[in-house]
Amino acid sequence: MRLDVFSIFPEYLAALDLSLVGKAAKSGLLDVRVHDLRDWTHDRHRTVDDTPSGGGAGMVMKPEPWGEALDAVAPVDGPAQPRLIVPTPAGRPFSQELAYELAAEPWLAFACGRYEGIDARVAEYAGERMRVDEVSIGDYVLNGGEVAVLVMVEAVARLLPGVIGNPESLAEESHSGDGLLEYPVYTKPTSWRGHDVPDVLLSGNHALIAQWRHDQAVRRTAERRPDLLAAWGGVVAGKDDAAA
Ligand SMILES: N#Cc1c(-c2ccc3ccn(Cc4ccc(CN5CCCCC5)cc4)c3c2)n[nH]c1N
Repeated sequence: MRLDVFSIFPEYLAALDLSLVGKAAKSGLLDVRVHDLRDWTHDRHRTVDDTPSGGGAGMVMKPEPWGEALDAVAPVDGPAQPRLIVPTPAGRPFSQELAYELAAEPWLAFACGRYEGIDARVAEYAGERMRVDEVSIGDYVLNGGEVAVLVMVEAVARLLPGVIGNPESLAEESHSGDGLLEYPVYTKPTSWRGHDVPDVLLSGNHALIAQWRHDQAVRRTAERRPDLLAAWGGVVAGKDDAAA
């Protein structure tokens, strides 16, 4: 998979050189290219913003640098086009489902906006030749798209074959397995500062352990994400299970 990221703070994306995504890039599973949007400006101040049409607070990102950047990296007459992801508070919610969808794409491009956003014509222009998704990572306001891109790239990259060591763990995760939140995890020592690993996990009884983990997942989901529990629609063994 090829990933292109456009930003006026390319150093913000240095985190993509680290850990799981960094290893995937070094192993050739990912081809990560970060671009400084200001490379497509032509004035002395390398201007990327201007006042909002119609008035209002703040500044808006000018369309010209974006158009030139997209044309340079994904030429109109090129053999292929990326799927363009534009983080924005007004976007469709990013989800594990969308992460799986994006993980199947051969080429993704991410447009990191700043200020009050990117001139809307950029998405319109790009949409003439590539799929464009305006996506939000949550109902809170950030100062720009870079953090959102780091979140989405990590969520997508870890789904690529060969990227994480234990693909079996993907099946057990929240939001991608049975629709429940994960159960609590423990490791050694079995007793730590007066807190013990639950006995069932030391029993060696795999059926009991599986049941306990399921019950814990249901309890947690009921407590923290009742919306997921409703969607899960599973049969909660006993009326007290969810609250136990
Ligand atoms: N993904 C994601 C995000 C973002 C995100 C993503 C990308 C950019 C680019 C710039 N900003 C800052 C910003 C701040 C406020 C507003 C709202 N204004 C209302 C009045 C009219 C103008 C727009 C828009 C843009 C961004 C924020 N925030 N939260 C998420 N989950």
